[in-house]
Amino acid sequence: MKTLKIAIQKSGRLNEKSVELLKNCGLSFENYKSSLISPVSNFPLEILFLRDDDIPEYVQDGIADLGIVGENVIEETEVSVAYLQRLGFGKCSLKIAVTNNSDITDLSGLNGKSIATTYPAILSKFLKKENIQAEIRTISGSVEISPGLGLSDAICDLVSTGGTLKSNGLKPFADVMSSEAVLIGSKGSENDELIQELIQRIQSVLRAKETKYVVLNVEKANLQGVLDLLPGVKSPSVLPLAEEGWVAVHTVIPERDFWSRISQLKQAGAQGIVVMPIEKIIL
Ligand SMILES: Nc1ncnc2c1ncn2[C@@H]1O[C@H](COP(=O)(O)OP(=O)(O)OP(=O)(O)O)[C@@H](O)[C@H]1O
Ligand SMILES: O=P(O)(O)OC[C@H]1O[C@H](OP(=O)(O)OP(=O)(O)O)[C@H](O)[C@@H]1O
Ligand SMILES: [Mg+2]
Repeated sequence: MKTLKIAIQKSGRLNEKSVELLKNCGLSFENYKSSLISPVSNFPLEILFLRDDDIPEYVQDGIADLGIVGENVIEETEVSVAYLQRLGFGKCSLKIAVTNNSDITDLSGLNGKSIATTYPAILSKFLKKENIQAEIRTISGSVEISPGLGLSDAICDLVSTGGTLKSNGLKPFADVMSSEAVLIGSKGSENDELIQELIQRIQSVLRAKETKYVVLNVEKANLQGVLDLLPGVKSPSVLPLAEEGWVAVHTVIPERDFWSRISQLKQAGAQGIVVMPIEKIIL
């Protein structure tokens, strides 16, 4: 039987979440910091631990069948790969920023200026599209200090909380792209049976993460009002309680509007609400 290879980041922002996702998919492997390749004992898969910059090309060239990497790195390396699944972590935006006291206030103000970045390919495409003539200074890190050192007039770098910009006296003013971690494969790999199995496992974990399992008690007289507020994978389960006139309702609720739903349920007569995390949802 063939063994797949998946490339994930060795260390850095995406490492921990990538390892956690694969472990939650029921894959059993050692995660020693020193090993660059780790076999999975209960699935025909090997995990390659790489610098994230190398992942898109390894996947494009078929050295790895799959990879987990930020969209920003895929765009920058300009490879041709298949996007198999968005993974919902590593969310950030590539933004152009200037110093707080800069006289550059809009995109056209960048004409004739210099911009430091570790993303020259993406930035160059963006500037071309916006018809801006600016000099791109490619550096390999700590981009945020370059305006302060007089190395550039502006920067183009990843932003999430905005804390790094702020602490370096910078303010963002243009969004170049938004990004999150994605599962990629070589073109056509989505038709491979083993890869499909892995994608299904990943999707069941992501679905579970977005939802909570809820059990609540309600008097029969208030049941319909509570049911009207609830979705469920198919529909909620209603079970009789030992106490006459009461039922227990079991259902799943999306994480995103969790708190507003819970207060609506309480108002509708729900009591003893128990909320549990879900491991997987297989449809
Ligand atoms: N502040 C952030 N918040 C959320 N996600 C981020 C943030 N910064 C970067 N990312 C995402 O995480 C990815 C990895 O970031 P990291 O800083 O670990 O990269 P790196 O230093 O290039 O790592 P490597 O050593 O593997 O080359 C980025 O390419 C981006 O997709
Ligand atoms: O908006 P914030 O939440 O402050 O995040 C932004 C910072 O995060 C990234 O760097 P990272 O911390 O991953 O370090 P690196 O430069 O070593 O990759 C990015 O390059 C920014 O510097
Ligand atoms: Mg990198």
